[in-house]
Amino acid sequence: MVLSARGVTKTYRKGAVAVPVLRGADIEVREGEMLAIVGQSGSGKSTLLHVLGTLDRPDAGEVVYQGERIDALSRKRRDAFRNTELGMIFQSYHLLPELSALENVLAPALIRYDMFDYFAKRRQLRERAAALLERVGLGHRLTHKPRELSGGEMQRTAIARALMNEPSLLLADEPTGNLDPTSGEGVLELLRGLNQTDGLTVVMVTHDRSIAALADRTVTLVEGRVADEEAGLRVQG
Ligand SMILES: Nc1ncnc2c1ncn2[C@@H]1O[C@H](COP(=O)(O)OP(=O)(O)OP(=O)(O)O)[C@@H](O)[C@H]1O
Repeated sequence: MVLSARGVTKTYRKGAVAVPVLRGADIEVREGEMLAIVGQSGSGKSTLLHVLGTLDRPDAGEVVYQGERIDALSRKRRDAFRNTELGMIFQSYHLLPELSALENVLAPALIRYDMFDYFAKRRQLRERAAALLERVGLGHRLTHKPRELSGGEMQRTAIARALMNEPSLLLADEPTGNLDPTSGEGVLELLRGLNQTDGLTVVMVTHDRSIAALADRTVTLVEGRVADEEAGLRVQG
């Protein structure tokens, strides 16, 4: 087990109104698997993913990554954890609009290294970023800005960026939510390939059960709790 959450609760407050979103969610992520989190709109999928990725703090419960509690880390340690262990991709890509695809992919390295280290390694890092873009099928789009890319190409760029610092875990929030079926399939195949070929652990939130069926395992959230668990339809081996 690489990552787990136990008894996680989270309530958002809007003025006087409290909205309980997670109500004691338990989840275990196994090393090397592709896990899908499904559930109806509002069931707390994104919130759980954010808690797993330390983007959000639970009110109660614990989140453990490789034996270490990560739910109450200082901001600095949380940032370092996200920068080095974790890749994240989102439905709306979150690319920096003024940067080229190559510069977007390089961004996590700029955060990881101090200026001198980055400068010393810049050639290697640029080569790595270009190789990652090549890997996701965008070797011919290095200098394009996000607005010059299709949705599928933007998500592929975001995936390359997520891989820049060699994470062991990739969290994906509705990664195909804004894509047409063909581009969506391409992105899912890419994620599947990274999982199967590179052994990357992938946790993917989706409301679409046919997408979840591509995963090894599915957990269903119902009103902020994990309801059941099913093996995916994929034939093992
Ligand atoms: N930052 C926030 N402040 C207040 N309420 C929030 C916040 N984030 C989420 N919520 C509320 O929490 C509930 C669960 O949201 P969440 O995004 O986790 O659900 P979801 O299952 O991912 O839904 P969807 O499939 O529609 O994205 C929603 O009712 C949402 O309005």
